Amino acid sequence: MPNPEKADLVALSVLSAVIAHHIFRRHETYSLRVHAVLIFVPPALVATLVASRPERGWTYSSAFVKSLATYVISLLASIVVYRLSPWHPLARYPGPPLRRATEFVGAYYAATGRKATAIDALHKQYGSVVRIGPNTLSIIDPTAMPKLWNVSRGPWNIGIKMSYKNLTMMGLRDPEEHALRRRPWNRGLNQTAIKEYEHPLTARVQLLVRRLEEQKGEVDLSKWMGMFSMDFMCDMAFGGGIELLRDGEHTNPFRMLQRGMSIASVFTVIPWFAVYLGHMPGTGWALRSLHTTARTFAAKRLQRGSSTRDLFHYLNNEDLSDVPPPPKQHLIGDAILAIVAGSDTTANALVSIFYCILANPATYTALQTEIDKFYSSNDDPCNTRHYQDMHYLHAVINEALRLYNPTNLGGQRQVPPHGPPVIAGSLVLPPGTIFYMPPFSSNRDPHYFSFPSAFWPERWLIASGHIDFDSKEARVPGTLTKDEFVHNEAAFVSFGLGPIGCVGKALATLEMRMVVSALLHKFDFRLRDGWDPNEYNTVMREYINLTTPALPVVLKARW
Ligand code: HEM
Repeated sequence: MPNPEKADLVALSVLSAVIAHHIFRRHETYSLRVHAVLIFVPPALVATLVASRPERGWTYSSAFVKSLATYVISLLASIVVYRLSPWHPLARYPGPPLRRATEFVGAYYAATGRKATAIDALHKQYGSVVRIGPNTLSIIDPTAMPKLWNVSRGPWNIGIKMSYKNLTMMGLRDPEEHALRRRPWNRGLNQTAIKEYEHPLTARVQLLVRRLEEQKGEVDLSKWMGMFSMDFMCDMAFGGGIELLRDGEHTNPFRMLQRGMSIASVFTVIPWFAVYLGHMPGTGWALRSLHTTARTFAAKRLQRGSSTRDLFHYLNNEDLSDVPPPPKQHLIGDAILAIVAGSDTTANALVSIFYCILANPATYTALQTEIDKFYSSNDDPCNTRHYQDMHYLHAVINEALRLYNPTNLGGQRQVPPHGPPVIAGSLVLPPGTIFYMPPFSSNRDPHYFSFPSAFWPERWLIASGHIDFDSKEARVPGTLTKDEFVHNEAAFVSFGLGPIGCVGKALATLEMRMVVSALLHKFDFRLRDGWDPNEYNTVMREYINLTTPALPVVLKARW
């Protein structure tokens, strides 16, 4: 026989949990106050109601505890049942039940640094659209991608920032607000501005060459690329301020960035959890330290001004006499963004390019031949005049980015929760849908690239008509025939696309071309004897960006 006193309390708690779930679903928010109200007020009301009838024998506190426990369990059950039900807006998209029920599966793979690999396995099982979380899809359909890249960003950056306030430009979800903040970035990274950065870039590349020349025995290229790209990013963004190539990695004030990557990667999947943690004292130390360092960099740069046109020259509107400077908070956010978006990505790309070249001797020889054709021993390979004509170099860079894109999941997007659905080809994405278009999967899909796992730079030259499929230089792998050759560049989106795609693409391309040309011009490289190249793939981790492992090489100056 059910106990009628208890039945009242349980029924009221369950009912209020179901109602609260549906209110929360419609008005999703990261506000802790609203969460607290939704969690504690209904059980408090139920407890008040049942405790007001003394004949029922409840004290207020025992009724509250009982109601809260019933309420929370019912709330969780309501959420899970709804997510697995055919009424969920994403019910038509396939995906494993556990992923559909909870974000914590995605968070687990993020913590282990295997989230892109895990999503890739799901694409192989379920096809080009997979439900990888309760409200999240992964899409690798190149016919839909151009439109989908234009959708606003998702809550990813809220997780990284552990707050939904004062986000950097990359976190802004309102397209108009984002476009406004992006204007100075566009001025600071257009072709004219980049021409000005060639000088500090050349100086840094030449320093890298000198420092490598001084090294004896084995060097870890991964470490040197990291130091080079951080030094240059600070030159470019703030007119200087860091000397890692000179003073060593241990002097890097941004080194907490790498350490915080694995945790931040988890937070991108469960941003609400990061916001909770952000309110607790003692948490988010890496973030706070990054913030303090960025603030110091921004303040120093503003105080000393700049004799050259660095990125801050544009971000601070110093190039526009009639426009006032932006709020300081924006500049600090921009300083963080330049470091986070510009240094690690390029360093990772460079390490992967060198790994691919050194693990593929035929590519190495062909690239060396091209570099030597354009730059004799007396020429300066940092002089950019031939880069446009170095098609093999460009193909090698593309092919390395295809296999090892530094931002393995690309960007995150969300259909605005209170707008119409987004329709792209045969896909209908309901309001609120979060989605990724991971280059890791689209770039390795055999529907879009023949022999997708092979490092085969020549594919780009065949596709662009620079070499003939049947020629010897094409080095066609296996028994592939011309008719079977697939090369769908619409699936290759390394830098994102559209108005919120990577603003630093042209600069990153220049950096990669210059570093590869200069190092291969000066040195003969080989991988350290006994090092297994497969280690590169097994030790690599996928956090916010790829985290490349050590790349042990031995080098010898050619002249
Ligand atoms: C190989 C190197 C690089 C790769 C692969 C890369 C890739 C990306 C990707 C995939 C995005 C996200 C796009 C999206 O959400 O649609 C992005 C955004 C961004 N990148 Fe890069 N990036 C690289 C280098 C750089 C460099 C050198 C800078 C210079 C500072 C830079 C600055 C930015 C900024 C500021 C954003 C945010 C753009 C916005 O919100 O409008 N990136 N990048």
